[in-house]
Amino acid sequence: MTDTDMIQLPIQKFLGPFIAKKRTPSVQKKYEEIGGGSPILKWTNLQGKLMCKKLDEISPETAPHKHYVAFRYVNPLTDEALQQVEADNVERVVLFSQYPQYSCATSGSSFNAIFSHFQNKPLPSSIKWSIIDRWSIHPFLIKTFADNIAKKLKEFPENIRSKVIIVFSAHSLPIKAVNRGDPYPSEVGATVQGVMTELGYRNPFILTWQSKVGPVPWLGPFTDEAIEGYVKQGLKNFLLVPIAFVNEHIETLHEMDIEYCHDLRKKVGAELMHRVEAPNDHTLFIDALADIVSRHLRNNERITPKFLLRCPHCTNNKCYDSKQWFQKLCSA
Ligand SMILES: C=CC1=C(C)c2cc3[nH]c(cc4nc(cc5[nH]c(cc1n2)c(C)c5CCC(=O)O)C(CCC(=O)O)=C4C)c(C)c3C=C
Ligand code: FES
Ligand SMILES: [Fe+2]
Repeated sequence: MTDTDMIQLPIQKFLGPFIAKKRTPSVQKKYEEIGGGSPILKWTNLQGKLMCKKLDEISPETAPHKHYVAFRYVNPLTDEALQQVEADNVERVVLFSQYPQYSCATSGSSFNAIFSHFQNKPLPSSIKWSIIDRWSIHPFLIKTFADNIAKKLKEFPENIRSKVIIVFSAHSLPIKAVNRGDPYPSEVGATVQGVMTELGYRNPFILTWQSKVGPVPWLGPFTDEAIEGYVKQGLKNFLLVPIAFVNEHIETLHEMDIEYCHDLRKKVGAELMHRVEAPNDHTLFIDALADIVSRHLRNNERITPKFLLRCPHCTNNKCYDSKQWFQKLCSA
């Protein structure tokens, strides 16, 4: 809540820590209820390991491959990961955002953190660097979601299956970020359309937004309110899809499974509500990660024009400095 690349609050120095402290007991309880912590590191490491194994097979000319995990707020932090990369004397680094859809609050904040790590150091140009910043409509990502949805739809009785509303739910953004021109809402929309194209538009569907934090206005419709609205319209069967998360963590295991599929379903009088699993270690998803990286390496891609384009209303100087720096880094 103090990361100004992620969220901008009035009197953030005070309000940020205040909101974080106030949330801590309830958030701790939620992590307790999903097994005492987030499984996100376990999943990310497994995805990295499986991706590298696949890469060694399909791209032997760039082998051996090794993954590093760089988190933004908990260990392994970005600084530690980069120190490890340098200590390992690697030749080639691909900075691969694990958010399929780019937001300045998420991927952007992480790229800015990489820039900050090197800001007062010489350009690390003994290593060849490049960036994969977004991949919202990669065909295997789309197929992973479509396959998981098709499987989960089978858990609904046949007579109602085609009427089940597919609720694609993504983490929301503050409205201020949306109006600044953050690309995330449209990229999430692109993933949704890709998945529905793959499924032949067989079911009714909606894109909704979850996990609002703090006092500022956020992008809606909110997932819980949308479900409640449909129940009021007499529509009662739902399949939730975590469309902007690549693995399980508090937002899927607690918010979607406990707060929506269990508590909200009962509260609003919905009938069946299931949740599609996140991509996790789905074979098609691992194929997606490996395909994205191998094509990137084969085509000698370094940095995209879209990455270098700031939001039209960006006022964050760090975005400017960071993008200038990455342009230099990725042409060295
Ligand atoms: C996938 C996209 C995500 C966006 C966009 C996003 C925006 C965003 N998040 C916060 C504040 C918090 N996020 C928290 C957890 C969390 N957020 C994402 C992803 C996105 N966040 C994930 C995958 C997770 C779960 C991590 C895990 O459990 O391992 C939290 C902590 C939990 C909580 O307090 O509820 C906070 C806080 C803001 C302000 C924001 C704004 C753009
Ligand atoms: S906020 Fe989007 S580029 Fe700065
Ligand atoms: Fe978040």
